[in-house]
Amino acid sequence: MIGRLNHVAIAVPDLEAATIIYRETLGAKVSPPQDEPENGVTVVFVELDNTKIELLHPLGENSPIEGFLKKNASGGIHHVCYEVEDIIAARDRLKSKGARILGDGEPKIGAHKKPVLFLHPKDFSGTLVELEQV
Ligand SMILES: C[C@H](C(=O)O)C(=O)SCCNC(=O)CCNC(=O)[C@H](O)C(C)(C)COP(=O)(O)OP(=O)(O)OC[C@H]1O[C@@H](n2cnc3c(N)ncnc32)[C@H](O)[C@@H]1OP(=O)(O)O
Ligand SMILES: [Co+2]
Repeated sequence: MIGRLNHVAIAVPDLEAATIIYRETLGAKVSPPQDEPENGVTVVFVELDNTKIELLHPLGENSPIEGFLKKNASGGIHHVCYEVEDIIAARDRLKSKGARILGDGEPKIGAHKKPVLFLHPKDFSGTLVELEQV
């Protein structure tokens, strides 16, 4: 069911510092920061040949990455995003297998303007999983 790895997201306490590490130290192509108020994050995209890295920083009240950064003060890998062809079919299959869909269970529009859903990390080997319909 899952297809390509769309991105790996890293929560960072200092977006500017993380941007410099990826642009200057690692020599990657890095975007300007983009605010995603609907998702409670500011995102910097790192473009790699075969996938993307997203550097995430909390935006606004009750950001979903606030708690994670409290527990991981230097930052850390926050989630992986897999592509699916049909997000509703994927959701219904996962629900029927007992996986917990986060939020209200309805897809939201993600940073790439495509529908996304998140799956509970406790149901996926301790890793928060995002699905994106491509
Ligand atoms: C825009 C963009 C895009 O790509 O389009 C995005 O991705 S936006 C990305 C940001 N959006 C999201 O993350 C939306 C979905 N996330 C959520 O609904 C929530 O963050 C959540 C339910 C995963 C976690 O909620 P919370 O912060 O209140 O955490 P809790 O403290 O209750 O966590 C419950 C247990 O899950 C663990 N836990 C929490 N977050 C993570 C994580 N990222 N990876 C692995 N484990 C995690 C905690 O350590 C804890 O384990 P223990 O009990 O053992 O200590
Ligand atoms: Co993401």
